Amino acid sequence: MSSLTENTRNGALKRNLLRLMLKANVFKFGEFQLKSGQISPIYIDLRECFGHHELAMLISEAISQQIESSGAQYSGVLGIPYAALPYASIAASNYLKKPLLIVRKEAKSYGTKKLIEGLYQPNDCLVLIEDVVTTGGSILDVVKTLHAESLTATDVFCILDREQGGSEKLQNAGITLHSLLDMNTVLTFLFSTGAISEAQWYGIVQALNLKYTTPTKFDICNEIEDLRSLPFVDNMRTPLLERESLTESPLNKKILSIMRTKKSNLCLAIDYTTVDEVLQMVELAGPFVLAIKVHADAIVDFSEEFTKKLTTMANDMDFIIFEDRKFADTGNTNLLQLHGTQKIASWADVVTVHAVQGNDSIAGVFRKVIQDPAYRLKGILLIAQLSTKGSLTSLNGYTESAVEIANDNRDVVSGFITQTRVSACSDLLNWTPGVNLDAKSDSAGQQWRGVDQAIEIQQNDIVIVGRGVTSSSEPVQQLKRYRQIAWEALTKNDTSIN
Ligand SMILES: O=c1ccn([C@@H]2O[C@H](COP(=O)(O)O)[C@@H](O)[C@H]2O)c(=O)[nH]1
Repeated sequence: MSSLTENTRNGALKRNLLRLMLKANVFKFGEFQLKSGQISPIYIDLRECFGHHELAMLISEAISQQIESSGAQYSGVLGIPYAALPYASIAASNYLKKPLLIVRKEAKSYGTKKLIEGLYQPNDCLVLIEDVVTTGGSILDVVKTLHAESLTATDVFCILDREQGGSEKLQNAGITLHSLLDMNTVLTFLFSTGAISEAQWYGIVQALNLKYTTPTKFDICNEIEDLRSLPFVDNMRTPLLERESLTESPLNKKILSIMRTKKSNLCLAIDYTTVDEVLQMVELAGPFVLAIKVHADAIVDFSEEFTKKLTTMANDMDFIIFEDRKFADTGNTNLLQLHGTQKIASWADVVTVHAVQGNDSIAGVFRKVIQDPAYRLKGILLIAQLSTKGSLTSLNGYTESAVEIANDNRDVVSGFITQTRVSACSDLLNWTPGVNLDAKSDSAGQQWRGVDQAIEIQQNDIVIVGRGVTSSSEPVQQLKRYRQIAWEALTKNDTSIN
């Protein structure tokens, strides 16, 4: 069996499955009548997984893993009809390499008239696979049929236990229920990702008579760390076209549109110190990049004329101007600096802001400027994680707090500066510095990694590359190289683009 051991660590598999299920429209909200007659505000339609081959494979592999590690003794695998049949087929033939058996709901009136099809002997013990367990009734019906054929089953493996009494009922019949997910995990995930509100959480718990008391959230950052070990990684990003149409931020709409048309998720960090050097590099880079990032305060002959030229070039060559100012002060000082000698608000599309000064010094001030059509500034990037060695952004709770500020100010925050993706929210873009294809570190604290790590494994959207291009004697060649590798990594599994 191909191993998914890494996947099962720290619940990462569960969250990975849930993310894919969310994307596959498995969770439906409204008013649904269940088989029991109960009215439910949520319907979990695992049949939607059939349409997503990676998801169906991942579920089958995970169930197989669970069967193997349970130590259950069995000679064949039987899926409870009908919804579990695909998973049982894949698990039996691809992973467990055991005979697959099928139970009919009604005997055929011709041929062998057998109720159970497949290879078996009297007294064989089977493992059962089910999709969702509510009361356990369908499983007990199947077990009755098995007994009539002198077969037994002591373990059933399901994708979701709705925790509505099924496990206890099965236990009373001598059958142990194992589940990949339970309802509590599902609701915690939906609440953590913002798919349901706190009020909805309570509504569902009440309607389904569940025993949970208060909603809790997954630690999203740990979850993302866990993703590093997953073989199945392209699961955090909504397809680009969908993101472009869904996002309510005009800045992100523009960024996503430029990305798509220029086939570029590359931001060039031009850390030169004179206007001429910067503008010459912009001239070369403009056609290949999504954004140009500068440190205005590092340019010794910075002038208003420079920003006029830069904005003209940005309009002509269609790129975003990103001033990496890293605001970190009281709201009042932030405001003064936005309008100070460099008049950043007038020429930059986006600026970086530290989360360290807290929500009140960030939101109101930047919102005021961003909403004012007199200024070019249309969003901020919150610093969630720095690329530097020993950065204090890795202290417990820091990144989570930055994400919280972003979630509370979606109209202002366009995304993050981060190392690993910190939010599953498709509206927030994850920009990542610390990328270099040919070096690992400088002598001043910078740490670099490759594009595959940054985009494929750590699930960022946009790479920020500086010296990998600007220190090269052939910058255009490097621009083309970084653009191609980063774009391919981003769009590899994106059906909306390929
Ligand atoms: O965590 C961070 C935040 C910002 N940066 C900036 O990005 C570029 C990286 O340039 P390289 O030459 O590729 O190192 C630079 O402007 C930094 O100020 C970062 O590196 N890390």
